[in-house]
Amino acid sequence: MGEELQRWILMVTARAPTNIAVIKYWGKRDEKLILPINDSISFTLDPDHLSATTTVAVSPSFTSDRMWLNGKEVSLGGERYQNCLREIRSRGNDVVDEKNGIVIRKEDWQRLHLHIASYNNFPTAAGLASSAAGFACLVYSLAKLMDVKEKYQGELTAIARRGSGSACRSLYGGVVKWQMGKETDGSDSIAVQLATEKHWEELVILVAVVSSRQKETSSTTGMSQSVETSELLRHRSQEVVPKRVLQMEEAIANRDFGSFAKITCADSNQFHAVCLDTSPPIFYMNDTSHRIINCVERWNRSEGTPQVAYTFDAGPNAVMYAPNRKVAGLLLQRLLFYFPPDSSKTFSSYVIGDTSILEEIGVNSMKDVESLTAPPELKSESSSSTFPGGIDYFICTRPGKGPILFRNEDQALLNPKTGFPL
Ligand SMILES: Nc1ncnc2c1ncn2[C@@H]1O[C@H](COP(=O)(O)OP(=O)(O)OP(=O)(O)O)[C@@H](O)[C@H]1O
Ligand SMILES: C[C@@](O)(CCOP(=O)(O)OP(=O)(O)O)CC(=O)O
Repeated sequence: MGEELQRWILMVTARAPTNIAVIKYWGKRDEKLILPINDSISFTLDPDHLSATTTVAVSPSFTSDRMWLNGKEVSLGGERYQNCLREIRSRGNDVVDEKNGIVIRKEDWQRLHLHIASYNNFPTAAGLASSAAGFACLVYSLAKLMDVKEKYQGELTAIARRGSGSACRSLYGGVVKWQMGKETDGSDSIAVQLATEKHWEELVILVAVVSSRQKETSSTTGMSQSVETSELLRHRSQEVVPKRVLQMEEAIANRDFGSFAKITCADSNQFHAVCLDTSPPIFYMNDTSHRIINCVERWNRSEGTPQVAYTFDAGPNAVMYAPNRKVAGLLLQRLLFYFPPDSSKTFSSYVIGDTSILEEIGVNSMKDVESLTAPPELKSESSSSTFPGGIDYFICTRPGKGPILFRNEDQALLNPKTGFPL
């Protein structure tokens, strides 16, 4: 049968999580290959709460590569998409689906076109690492479609890295390290899993999505300016991070929350100090971010040991780690006291994700939020101001697993008959 008559469509759907670094990646030694100037370590977040789902389809009837993100067509012309597509295509293998009469030879991947549809179950480009989940999911689903077999462990992470550096860490669950590597071709700049999501499963991760209308400097631009101008970044990458990575690995291996919290907060604060040390300075955190830091620091100090850790990426949102549900409840009580929802919000949209912690602390309605009292560490202070509306909403989550393939076509974002978005 001539190929022009063939109308088969082969497709695959996968889901990949986002991740939040506790030792930050900030600065590239090679911008084209996306090679970092230091190692970084992250926790993968539960994909039920923060993930990308992507369907990739191939058919001889497709006339060009096309992509739809959250229902809108987007261009695949950018260098980062092109690099990922090229690297994956060149590793494609023979794929035969006898039942449906589909035979794809490895060399066919170069000329067959793709349709890609992706959906994020959380806001895109809101500083919640959608690019990490998105590129990890793209590379993972394409690798499944084309039956790519890794020649070395982490080869796929090196391809996801070409989409967005932090994306390489989203190909595994639990705790992940991105090793900066030494090779000039980037082949050893890969992610490795340090521990699975089961290793420290009592951890609770609370994301505070901070209201912000300001347009921030993108991570890519910001880190490039920091590499060019910040002395502190040179010191950080050469002297501070190598030691910190070892300490962090040890803290995580021993589930030593005290050390983990100290290093996590210190690393976030140094990253933001580097941003201030950049010329012109970059401000990612806002007043609300600073208030969250104050709230946690004051509480930690009053208890004498760290109760909670905080970390901030290239934006004002806070990600907080609590050692267990009990402490997470105490944290939520404090944050809801300081940052009650403004009148436009409903209670059920203010805390999302795993909301069972709210039940445990007996906060089930706006009325319960209103009756929260100032935490004990504030009692001695004359003012205990609250800041209604400072936080948009909270996501309550936990360490999560890596990408998964959906066997069931129900999850597909493309119509299996037409190859276009449903
Ligand atoms: N599901 C997805 N599939 C493919 N690409 C995606 C997906 N989601 C986001 N992206 C890509 O990532 C870009 C957004 O990245 P950007 O770095 O601006 O935001 P972010 O990752 O949400 O925030 P940050 O990097 O500050 O944490 C989108 O414009 C798109 O190119
Ligand atoms: C502050 C960070 O979130 C920076 C993430 O930077 P990106 O991975 O978004 O940057 P590019 O490689 O240029 O795409 C810290 C981190 O995730 O380690």
